[in-house]
Amino acid sequence: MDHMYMTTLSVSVVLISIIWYIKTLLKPRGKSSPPLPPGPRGLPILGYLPFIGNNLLHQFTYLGHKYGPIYKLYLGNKLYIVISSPSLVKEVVRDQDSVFANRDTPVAALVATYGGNDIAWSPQNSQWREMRKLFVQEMLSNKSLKESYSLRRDEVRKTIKHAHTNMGKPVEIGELSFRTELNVIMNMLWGGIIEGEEGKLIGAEFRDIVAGGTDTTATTVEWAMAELMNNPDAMDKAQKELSDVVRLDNIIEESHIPNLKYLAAVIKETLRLHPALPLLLPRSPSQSSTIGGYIIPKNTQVFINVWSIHRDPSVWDNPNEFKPERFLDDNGKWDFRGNYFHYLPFGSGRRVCGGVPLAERMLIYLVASLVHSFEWKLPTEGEALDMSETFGIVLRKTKPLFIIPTARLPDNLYV
Ligand code: HEM
Repeated sequence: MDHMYMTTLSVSVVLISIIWYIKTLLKPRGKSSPPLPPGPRGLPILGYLPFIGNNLLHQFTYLGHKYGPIYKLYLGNKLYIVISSPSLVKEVVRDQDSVFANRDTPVAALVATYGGNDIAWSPQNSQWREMRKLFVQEMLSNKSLKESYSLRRDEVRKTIKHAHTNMGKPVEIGELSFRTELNVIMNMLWGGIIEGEEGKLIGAEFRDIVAGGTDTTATTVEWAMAELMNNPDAMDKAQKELSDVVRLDNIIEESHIPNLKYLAAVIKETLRLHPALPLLLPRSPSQSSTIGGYIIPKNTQVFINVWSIHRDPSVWDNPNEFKPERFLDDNGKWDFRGNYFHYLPFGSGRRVCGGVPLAERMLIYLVASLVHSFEWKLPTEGEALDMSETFGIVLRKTKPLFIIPTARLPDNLYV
């Protein structure tokens, strides 16, 4: 019985494979219709899924080297396109921004966001426009951010006090940053910054912001501290800048930030090597379009491999080296607005990260406060820091960073 069952199953699989290949080969193509991008062949039904391995990001990058800066692959029966060249990125996020500003919400995100009903996963429609406008122009306007400074200050001071209380013991930097950012965002969203009718709108639609904003910021702070621990020269330069600008008899305030040029370069370099969302959030064209001479059918998921663009040796000298100096004296060219398609840690176009004004303030404020307030050492002197990364939408440090603080400032500056 078992034998007969297995034989029937095998024959069926072979037949399905043959029909699938014949259908693919004989598919009629309009004369003028451009082809789909090249890409690896997968198995019938499963597509490339069995070969994707456990590091999607590295596999996507490997396939980019093999098939070029635009390629396709099927995962199950769903078509994905991966893009990894600045000129093709420009076609997507600048030249055809309005077509590619849609999202095709993955099932997991649909569940987590009660039906894709939030800013990040919503398709491009009037509800998204309204939510985004309220978020960017009201909640994160310069005026609101100025008014909410005391909230951020309180949370950062609490964090520094907490680390001071635990001096001599290893501190988990990712966890510490996560808690700080979570409190900041929760207070800003539900702490009365927006009042009246608008305040009532701030509910479920913004919950994802909480998840997206906290994880991304915390993981970036962790990577920045790990890179500084791994590069003592860079740590010395950052601390010297803080001693000059803030002084050792003072604590850092957000007003110091514009003068912290080296620290700003440290954050930019960290986001180059470790972009928190290395494939951005997938775009999906609202109509079939042509990119780089290839057809991208409507509703395909399009990934932009920023991780690979940020390490492209034709753009960056020694791309795998942590060198904040490359961002010094750039006259603001490499900003976070996604205007240069070689550097896109916050994405680009109309779906660019809505939290940039808060993220850039918090990243530098938190890292500068940790570096100014303490000397840090690894639990085991001389230990090589494990810098391996794990990808799961957010690019995390595989081994959480634990480091030990000792005070750098007078005691009265920790209360
Ligand atoms: C290190 C910190 C952060 C990084 C690297 C980051 C990065 C990104 C990226 C790459 C995207 C997708 C952009 C695209 O598709 O082109 C995004 C979307 C978004 N981010 Fe951030 N983000 C950060 C922090 C934050 C924070 C703190 C908030 C809010 C408090 C936030 C709110 C959003 C929102 C609302 C979207 C969706 C925008 C839309 O689809 O219209 N992000 N972020």
